[in-house]
This record gives sequence, C-alpha cells and structure tokens, in this order.
Amino acid sequence: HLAGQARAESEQLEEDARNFLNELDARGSQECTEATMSNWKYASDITEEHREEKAAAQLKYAAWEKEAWGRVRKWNGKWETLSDPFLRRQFKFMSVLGTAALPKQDLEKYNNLVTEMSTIYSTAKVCQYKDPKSCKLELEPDLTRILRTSRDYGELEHVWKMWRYSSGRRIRDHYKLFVRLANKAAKLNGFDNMGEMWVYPYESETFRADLAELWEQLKPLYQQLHAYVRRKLREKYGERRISRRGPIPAHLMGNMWSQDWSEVNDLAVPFPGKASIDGYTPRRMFELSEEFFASLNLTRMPSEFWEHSIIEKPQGRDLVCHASAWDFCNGKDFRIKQCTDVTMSDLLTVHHEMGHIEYYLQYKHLPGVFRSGANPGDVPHAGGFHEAVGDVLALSVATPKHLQKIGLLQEVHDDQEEDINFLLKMALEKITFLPFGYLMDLWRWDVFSGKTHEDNWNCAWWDLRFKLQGIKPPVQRSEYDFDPGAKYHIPANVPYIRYFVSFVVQFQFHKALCMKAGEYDPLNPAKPLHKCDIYQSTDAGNLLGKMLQLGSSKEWPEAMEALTGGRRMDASVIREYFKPLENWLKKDNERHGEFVGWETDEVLCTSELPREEAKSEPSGGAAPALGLMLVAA
Ligand SMILES: CC(=O)N[C@@H](CC(=O)O)C(=O)NC[C@H](CC1(C(=O)N[C@@H](Cc2ccc(O)cc2)C(=O)O)CCCC1)C(=O)O
Ligand SMILES: [Zn+2]
Repeated sequence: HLAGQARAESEQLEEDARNFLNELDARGSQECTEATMSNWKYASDITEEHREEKAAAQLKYAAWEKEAWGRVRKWNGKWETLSDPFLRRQFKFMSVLGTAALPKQDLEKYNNLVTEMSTIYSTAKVCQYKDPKSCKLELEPDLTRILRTSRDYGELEHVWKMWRYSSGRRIRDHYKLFVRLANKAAKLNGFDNMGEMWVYPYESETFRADLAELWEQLKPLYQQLHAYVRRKLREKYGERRISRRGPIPAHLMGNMWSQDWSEVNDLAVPFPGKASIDGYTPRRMFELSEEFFASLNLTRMPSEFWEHSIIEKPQGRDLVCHASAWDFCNGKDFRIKQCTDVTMSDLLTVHHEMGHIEYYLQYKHLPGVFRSGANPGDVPHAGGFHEAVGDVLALSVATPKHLQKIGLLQEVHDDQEEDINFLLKMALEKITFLPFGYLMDLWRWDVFSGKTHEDNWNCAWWDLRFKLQGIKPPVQRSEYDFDPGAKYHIPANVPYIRYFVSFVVQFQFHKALCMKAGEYDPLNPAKPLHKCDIYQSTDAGNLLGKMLQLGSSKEWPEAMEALTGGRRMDASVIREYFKPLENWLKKDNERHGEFVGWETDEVLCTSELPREEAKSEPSGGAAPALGLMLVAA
C-alpha cells in the first residue's frame, strides 16, 4: 500500500513538474521572441531609438528571467527527486539566473556598457593611408579588403594601428567598469568570477586542463607552419623586417587579428592555382549552401528566412556588420545578417552561419533551455558544437573535387602537388586559428579572476599573442592601448573558447560523417580524410541530424558519442587530417635550415599608463620588457 502511495505521489509530482515547465517554456519563448526582435532591430539599424528600445526589451526580458527563476526555486528539494533526467536537466539549467541577478541599476549599466562598446566597435572609422583627411574606411568591407589584398608594408601597418586606435583604445575604460559588474553578477550566481560562469556549461571538471592538453598536442604542427610562413614572408618583405628566429609582425597575415592566414595563400602556397567565386551573388552563395544541407536530407531554409535575412550590406545606415545567425524562438522565424563579400572566405562564412540555422531548425521542437546558442539569456551554452556544424560541411565544400563539381574550380589534377597545395590552404585557415581561439579566453579568464590586473591588460595580451601565436605588434604597444578591444567578441562580450573547441571537434565530426558516407577509409590510401566530400550522403546527413536534434538536452559527451562513438575532444583527428602536410613542412623547414619556434629581445609592450591612471610609476619607466621573455616554445 505504502509503495503504491509513494509511486502515485511521484507520478503526480512528475506530472506537475511537466505542466510547470511547459507553461514556463511557452511564456519564455514569447519573451525571447520579443527580446530577440529588439536586438535584431538594433544590430541591423543602429539608431538612438533602436538602442533605447533594445535596452528596455533587455530589462523586460531580465524581469521575466527573474520571475521564472523565483518560481523554479520553489521546486528546490523536489525537482532533484524527479526520475525523468529530461525534466531534471531543465530545472538544472533554469537554476542559474545569469546577469539578471544584478540589481536593476547595475544591470542597466551593464547592458548599456556592452551595447556602447559594441556600437563603438561597429561604427569605428579609419583614415586613408595616403589621404589623412578622408576618414570613412570601415572594418567591413574596407579594412578587411586592404588587409587581404595589400602587400604594402606601410599601408598594412597604418590600417592595423589605426583600427586599434579607433576601436580598442576607445573602450578601455568601459571595459574596466564592465569587468567589475560582470564579476558582481557572477558572484550573485554563486561563481567566483565571470570566467567560472562561462565554463560552467561545459559541465566538466577537467575542461580547462583538457584544453591545455589539446594545445600541447597541436603546438608542434602550428610551429612547423609558423616557421614555413615566416620564411615565405621574409622572402617577400626582407630579413630586416622579418628575422629568421623572431615572431612575425602581426599586420602581414591578411587578417586584422592574425587569426586566419589563408589570405596570404598566394605568398605561402608552393604551387599556385586557386578557386574563384567571381560572378556569384550573395544570394547564389546562400542558395549553394542551402543546397548542400538539402543534399544531406537536412532541412531547407523556411520562407521567413529568405524574407527577413539581410545578406548584403545595406547602404546609408550604421549596423553591426559582423555576420550572425538568429533564432527568434518561435519555431518559424530564423535569420542571417551578413555583409556578404563575394569571396571564397565569405562562402565559408555563409556555410558557418547556415550551420547555426540548421541547428536551430533541427532542435526547434525542444524546450527553450535546450535550444543552445546565443538566445538573449546570457548564461551561455557551451556552443562548441554549434560553432562546428557549418564548418563541418565547409570541410567538404572546400575540397578541389567539390569545388570542381559546383564549377568554382576549372581543372583538378589529383596529384601530390595539389594535395599539399590544398592542405596548406586549409592549414592557413584552421591551424593558424588554434592559438588565437585558445588565447582569447585565456586572457579573459585571467582578467575576470584578477590574475591579470587592469594596469597590465594590454601587455598580458601581447604576452599571450607572443607565446602562443609567435607574432608581435608592428609598432610597440603600451597600456594606453587596449588591443583585445579591437576584436569583436571582447566589446560584444561573446565567449570565444567555443571556437577553439569547434576547430578540434569539427574534424572528429567530419571523420565520423565521412566514414558513414563511405568517403573515408583509414586502410585505403585512396580515401584519406582530407579528400572526403560528404555531399549528397543522406546516411551522413541522417547521422548528423540525430546529433543536432539533441540540442543541449544531453551532456555534450553523449551528443558526441551519438555522432562519433567517442566522448572526448581528440586532437589526433585534426593531426591525422594534416599528416601529409606536417611531413612535408618538416622536410621543407629542414631543407631551408629554418629555426622552428620564435624568440625576441624586443620590448613589444611597455607598462606606460595614461597619466591619470599611473598610481605607483614602475621604477625606471618601461616595465620589465615582455620581449625579454625568451621563447619557451
Ligand atoms: C545572435 C547570435 O549572436 N548568434 C550567434 C550564433 C549562435 O550562437 O547561435 C552568431 O551568429 N555569432 C556570430 C559569429 C560570427 C563569426 C565569428 O565571430 N567567428 C569567429 C571565429 C571563427 C572564425 C572562422 C570560422 O570559420 C569560424 C569561426 C571570428 O570571426 O573570430 C563571423 C564569421 C564566422 C562566425 C558566429 O556565427 O559564430
Ligand atoms: Zn558561429
């Protein structure tokens, strides 16, 4: 009798919990739709009116989060006893309130700081190198294009320096106040600092140790590539500017942040021969990407997507041009906003953004808390997988075989030369990103924890940039500068470790899908991993779809196991993919007697502070030179 009663009670509790969560979710989706619409209006048309509207909507959404959180708390001590893990996990996620825990005026200040920093970043302008009176150059497309195409050392240095002057330097003080409020919010959620709150969604005690281990496994390959590119750049720009054993000046890699070196492909690739997308339109690029998803039996874009997306830079207004994908939390409205340039790299970005949309479409039936990604609530979900989806498809699209199939590459010679050529292009995009993808949050975790003090922010940044990337600023930096602020994700307060995770796991996903598609066979040298193209494989698509449909309803090792059979981030797969290139680079570097690694005795960054900030002036002016940090490569 008692057992029967207990069972009846637990079933009643489960049913009440289900009803409670369903009601909360319905309301939450509505609130999310409203907040996301206001965010969208501001991001796509930066005006004072839209800014005020966005600020109000954010406060309204935070009030809702606080109400929901208050009601969830009433279930404490009960929800933990529920037998259905699906329900328990929803309560677990809803038990973390996020920055809505801040007192109202602190939250308003916090939100305004982030919006203000993003606006400064998105509207920053730079003057022409040859015409200091003409000051209308914008990051996209102007500065991006100059960094991609110019080989004029002086022009590149000007653009690199002035972008940081117009963006990062102007938000240094905002960021100081932001860090204090962020940490106050983290503490109100029971975390030591905001960095701890950011790693919480990875649900792993060993997460940061695992990342360090991955980087140790990937560093040797990165150093070989670094040594090779340094030689190619030295041959182009001369030994005086690029020394044989030193770090590479940061403004020469074809990218504003030296995070992707694929645009210096022409300088580095041993044998010329490039795909071209000339003649395409942004719309065609998006249709091409959608076609790939459909060929895998995944979902096509809904009509709202084509109706509401912004895929070309609108003229005559300020907007956030940094590409983004949006889920409006109503199962119908999904959009991309991208100032698309007709280039191969933007074709890959199109696939990346569409990968987000595909993920939204595949898990739209789930409760809101399991629809991970950048919903307005700021307890960020891990995101490592979200960032990998589009890039996985792009690994197939980028192969010469596929590019020829879709008419973007004329002739294809399936030989060793083309192999190295292709792998080098891929490494200049994927391997060069790894140290940057890692150091962005290494720096921020140290800032949030206080390990890096605000008087040393910029030199701590260049310490990491030197140690991990083997690069140096083209002109000496100081604490007047705030170079981290010149990278979108810092002013926009978007966590970044998700990209490092993605660049590792996307190769694990690629391998699993290629095996499923019969395109990769470890025992067949004619089917190496880097030649695989999963296009039109519905078997691979169905396997990927199954993982996507989980959203964050399962811990990520389980989602990974569903797709790859393994439960860990594993650097051996990306190294297997690049193995032929690694062997080639080692031989080529030996043949040229290249020094692998980097060292310098230059002072890359001085601790000189703006006068009003300098409390105790360090004795003797410049701080112990960062540059004296001989390489521990
Ligand atoms: C509403 C909202 O914010 N939505 C989220 C999505 C979500 O969370 O649901 C979102 O759209 N975030 C924007 C961000 C844009 C990009 C980015 O910032 N990339 C990184 C790193 C990188 C570089 C190369 C690469 O191949 C892949 C990644 C960089 O450029 O440094 C820029 C172009 C590529 C991706 C993105 O799509 O991740
Ligand atoms: Zn992304």
